[in-house]
Amino acid sequence: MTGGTGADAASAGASSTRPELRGERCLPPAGPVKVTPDDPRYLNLKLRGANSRFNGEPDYIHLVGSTQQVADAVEETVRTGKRVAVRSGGHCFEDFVDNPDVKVIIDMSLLTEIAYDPSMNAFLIEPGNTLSEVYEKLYLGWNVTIPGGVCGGVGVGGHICGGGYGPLSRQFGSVVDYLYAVEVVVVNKQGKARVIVATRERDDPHHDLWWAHTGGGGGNFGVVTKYWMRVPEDVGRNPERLLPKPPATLLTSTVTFDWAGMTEAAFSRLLRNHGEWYERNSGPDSPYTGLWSQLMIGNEVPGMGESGFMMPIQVDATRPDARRLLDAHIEAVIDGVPPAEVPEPIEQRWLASTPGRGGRGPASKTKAGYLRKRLTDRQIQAVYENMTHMDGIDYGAVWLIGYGGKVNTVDPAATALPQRDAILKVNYITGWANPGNEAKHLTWVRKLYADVYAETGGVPVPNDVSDGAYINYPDSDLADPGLNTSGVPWHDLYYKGNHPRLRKVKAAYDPRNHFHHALSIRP
Ligand SMILES: Cc1cc2nc3c(=O)[nH]c(=O)nc-3n(C[C@H](O)[C@H](O)[C@H](O)COP(=O)(O)OP(=O)(O)OC[C@H]3O[C@@H](n4cnc5c(N)ncnc54)[C@H](O)[C@@H]3O)c2cc1C
Repeated sequence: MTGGTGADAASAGASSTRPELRGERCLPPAGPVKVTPDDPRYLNLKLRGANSRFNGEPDYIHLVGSTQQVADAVEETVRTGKRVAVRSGGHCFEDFVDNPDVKVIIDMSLLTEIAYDPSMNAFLIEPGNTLSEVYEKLYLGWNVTIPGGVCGGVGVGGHICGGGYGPLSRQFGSVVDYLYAVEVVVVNKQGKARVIVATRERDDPHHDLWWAHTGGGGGNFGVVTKYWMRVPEDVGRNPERLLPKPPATLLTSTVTFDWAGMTEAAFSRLLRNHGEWYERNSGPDSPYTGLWSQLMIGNEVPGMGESGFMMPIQVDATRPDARRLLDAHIEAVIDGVPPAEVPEPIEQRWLASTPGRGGRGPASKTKAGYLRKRLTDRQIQAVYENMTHMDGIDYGAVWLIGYGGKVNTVDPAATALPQRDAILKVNYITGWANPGNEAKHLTWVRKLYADVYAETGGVPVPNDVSDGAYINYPDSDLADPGLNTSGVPWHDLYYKGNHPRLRKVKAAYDPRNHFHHALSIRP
């Protein structure tokens, strides 16, 4: 293990931490396994992408079990000139991996170590883990967690380097606020694979490569083979203090709404109530940072997974005032808007709040934006108009997702994730069962988005209300001049003032642009 800071190993073999870390016999890692179309595992691996809208036909899928194997696999693609993409959890919203032009997928499923690494005084998390695996191991092993996403099947590989947030982010911040170091296989100008360990330490020669992985997004600079996580402050060497402690239990409830009685006036009131509550209660010192809710405005479609018009809520149940906070939140949101049902809250184990491994879902398209304030009255009207004109749409929804709190205590340039005063994220979603209906669904969700952002060229240009978009919710439409008429390029919507620095990192560490996709940073 190269250890320390700024390590740059010419040979990837130098960097395996497994045996020393765990004090065990040195057993060889799994892999490499090259899975070609005649292998019975090919289809299983090819179909790992969660969005069945996209299909690739790679020549082979390379399962890798160590950093050295990743370096070899990458170098092979340089030699053969085949376009490569990396897959960890398969939850990409776009075709960055499942794309007919991608000829080789490097699949990280075998890289699943999670351990306290004394040499880094941080938690080592390999990219093949899903969020539920990370939550379970960190919690049971050390009573700590990372404030990551709500869907347990999301992979760590793409999630962390794209920012990462979830129900605990209002209390603990963004996942990248805990990124201490990253190990990346990059390709130099000569086409040689190099293994670099880049850390948060200011004097690390590879500090900028670490920084680029605090929100720059996957598929940009190289292949991440290891993440190390710990709090930014110096808290000593006790692993149980190196990451936040999740609440042992949560008080949860799901309020449902009924479209039948939902007049436009009632709908507007609901969205105003909800948005204004977040405006009032999203400061880092708010008693409500331990409360998170998601207003999901969807049509009812049996058999289409998450659908319907509802608001799941969770609050840290270890707070003595948990019930009061939950009730007050619900009361404020439903004020003047009769809900269909407000069930009695239930207390449940924190670990049970994250659904398990995700499989392949229906075809879908998601568009997104950040909100600094609630949607304006005109935007709410646009949401209502489109949500009540859904003829032939299987599933359509607008999700308003709680954000803010501790996330907003970090300087916009300190990490690559620049949105640091938003209070909500918005997703605009459609899903369909029959592939022949794709065009109709794309038209519907694009019109919804264009109408909401009609005053800013059809996209969430940073202003008083909006603050661009999140690269972990990539939307290639933002790079389409027909759909983004704002004059603000896609990369400024995602990265704002951090884009020039990301380009410098790209030029330094991936000068051949070996890793690229529709929204990758250009060298
Ligand atoms: C159902 C669902 C729920 C979600 N919920 C949340 C949420 O609550 N919070 C949130 O923040 N986000 C959420 N997301 C978004 C999620 O964080 C991103 O889609 C993330 O990039 C997925 O990572 P992955 O490894 O699963 O995906 P993949 O499809 O494997 O990868 C995504 C991108 O990262 C690249 N990549 C993957 N692994 C590596 C690696 N090791 N090195 C370099 N590049 C790599 C890929 O090439 C691709 O470009 C959700 C997505 C879905 C589909």
